[in-house]
Amino acid sequence: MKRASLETSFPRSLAKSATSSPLDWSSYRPDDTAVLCFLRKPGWLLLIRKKRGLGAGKINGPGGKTEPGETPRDTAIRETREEVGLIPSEPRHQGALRFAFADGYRLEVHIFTATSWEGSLCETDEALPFWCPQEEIPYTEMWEDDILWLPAVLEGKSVEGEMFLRGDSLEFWDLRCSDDHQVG
Ligand SMILES: Nc1[nH]c(=O)nc2c1ncn2[C@H]1C[C@H](O)[C@@H](COP(=O)(O)OP(=O)(O)OP(=O)(O)O)O1
Repeated sequence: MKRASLETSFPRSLAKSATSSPLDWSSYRPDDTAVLCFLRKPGWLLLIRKKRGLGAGKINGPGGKTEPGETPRDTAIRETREEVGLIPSEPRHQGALRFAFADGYRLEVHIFTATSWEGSLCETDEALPFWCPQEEIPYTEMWEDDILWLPAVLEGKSVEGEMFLRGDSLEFWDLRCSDDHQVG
């Protein structure tokens, strides 16, 4: 696999936190697998204000946990339809992030983007969707980690990494990215 060096992929300050990791990631096993699916049209990104579940109140992409028998891509399509009424065509996998929370919960999140879809955009019990100019992404209302990796995804890169959160605070991260969409 071709992988761009960290220095060219992420500014050094974003690639890795200064703190040492609070856990041994080699034995990491997620409790749940989830997805995020960012729909894109030129200059715009579909975001949601999440109404319930993990991260309720925050802004994020549509997404949620994988159900038994689903691939992450299946989940991306189902969750996007359930949350905002749009069915992405051929969502593109752009990596996976391994989250560990201080309470012990571990969630692996696969990242997808899509540039075409069917259906009609609608608000649901789970999400209030809105098109956001790509230059005005409201990172201060999102998970703290998003500003580290979402810009690389929007540049078309694939990302992988490990992140430790205490509540809403990101305490440790280690991120890599590549240009060839084969990470994760
Ligand atoms: N640190 C983080 N940064 C981020 O960008 N998204 C995160 C995150 N931690 C969790 N998420 C997102 C990813 C995924 O889409 C979502 C999982 O949330 P949910 O628990 O709401 O899943 P579901 O929609 O399946 O809900 P339930 O049916 O209530 O279990 O949270």
